Amino acid sequence: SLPRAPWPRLPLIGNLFFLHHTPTVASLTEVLRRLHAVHGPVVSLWIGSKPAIFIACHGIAHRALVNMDTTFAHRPTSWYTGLNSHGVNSATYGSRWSRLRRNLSSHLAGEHVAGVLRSSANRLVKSLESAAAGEHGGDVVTPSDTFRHAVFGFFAALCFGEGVEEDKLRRLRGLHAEIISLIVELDAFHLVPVFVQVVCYFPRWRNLMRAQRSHHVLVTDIISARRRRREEGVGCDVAEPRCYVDTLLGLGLGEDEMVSLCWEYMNASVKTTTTALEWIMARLVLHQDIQQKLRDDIARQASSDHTTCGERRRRRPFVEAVVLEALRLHPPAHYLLAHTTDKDVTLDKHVIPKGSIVNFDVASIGRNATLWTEPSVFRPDRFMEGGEGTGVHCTNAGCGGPETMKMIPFGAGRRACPGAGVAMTVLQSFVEDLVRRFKWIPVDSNVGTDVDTTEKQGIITEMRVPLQTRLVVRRDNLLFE
Ligand code: HEM
Repeated sequence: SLPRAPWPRLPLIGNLFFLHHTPTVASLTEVLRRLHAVHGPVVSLWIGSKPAIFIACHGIAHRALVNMDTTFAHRPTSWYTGLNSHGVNSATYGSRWSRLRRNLSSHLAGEHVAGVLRSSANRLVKSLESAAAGEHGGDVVTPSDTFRHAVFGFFAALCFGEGVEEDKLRRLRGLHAEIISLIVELDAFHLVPVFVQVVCYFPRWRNLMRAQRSHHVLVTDIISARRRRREEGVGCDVAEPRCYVDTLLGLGLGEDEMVSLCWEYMNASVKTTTTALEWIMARLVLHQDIQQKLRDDIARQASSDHTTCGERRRRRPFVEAVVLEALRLHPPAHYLLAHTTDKDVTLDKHVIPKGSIVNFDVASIGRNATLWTEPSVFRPDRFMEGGEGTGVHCTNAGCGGPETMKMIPFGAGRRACPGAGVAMTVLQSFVEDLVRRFKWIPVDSNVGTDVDTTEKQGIITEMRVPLQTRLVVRRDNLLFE
């Protein structure tokens, strides 16, 4: 039997419209929480004439994504995929997907990432220093735009190489912001039938097409410039390492495919990572004790690093714990990308018909009170040795059994995020520098009262009110100099 689905339901229309008057991603979350409370961790909705099954239990998610990984590694087809049409994410599970995914993963695992990261972190610190450099220090700043700029700059350098003109990058950033804001929310979970999308959203579609065309022209231009540099022999030496576009040129892909893959790269990485960074820093403003503990820990570790000069940077367990705890409590994506199956399967006691949409409730799993003690409390110590988060993997979730899948901010199994490792590295590195360089203080001296942790639900769940903080540059930190 199918998982429980609420009635009534109409052919072609489904039942989402009966559950909420505005069926957006935001309202879907609300509807699903209500349904899970009544029907348990596996529920289904009807999106038009397709069943959509939502799973909010880590054990069942583990059985689907890890034990039956190849069965659930498929993505539902969509009549419109826009700029994503040739991406890894929309690729049918098979040889093309595997080739593109391997290429992306090996590019992200390259040695060059560390160098680009260092210069991006330095730029981020410099921009915040000038934003905070009021007469008396401790000016109030809203850092989200600076975070976005730094994260965009980092991934753009990895994607297109370091030599792209500032003006082109600025235009690209503007187009990305415009396209993302235009992307029809309703399409994200294939929530409503096609005709409703077209009728209700026609003016938005027109603007979206125009912005996508401009994006295509600009990215093609950047790729052509890179191709010319390679042909002239510039940028092929160790001094300027291979960027993602170089690897794509090496695969002999067409223009549309390359533009789509570059869009996916930037789209998948920037908003997710920026949102995670903002949540982490918001938590550190709220929890001054944890911020100080982190700073002390970094200083202690840094002094031991100095004694082992020349070695690679050591792991910083507490920075990692802070990042993991923030991703558990505030995963940027509250749901994975939609999965589907290539055959009818039985999962738990439910039948999942071939072709149905299957998704997993990331936020509910990370905040489940049967898996985590006091799940709504921000407590990075859970991830320190011996804590309840020991053994939980983010970048390889589920490999060691369901217990290692108590949070899945990057998904699990075959389709898990290939950027998870890089995202974790960027977040740890940025957070470390931001805490070493600045004190992050609540705007109101009455600690913790003025950081609003209300969520703005969407495909990516951001802070409803962007973080505001008093930023004090730390001049006393000699270890950093
Ligand atoms: C904090 C940062 C990030 C978060 C929270 C995140 C989260 C996710 C999630 C939840 C999925 C869906 C997994 C599934 O459907 O099972 C995903 C897929 C994906 N992510 Fe990320 N991601 C992040 C950063 C990145 C970065 C840095 C890149 C690449 C530069 C990237 C590229 C992708 C791609 C290509 C897919 C599709 C994989 C496939 O279908 O095989 N992501 N990500």
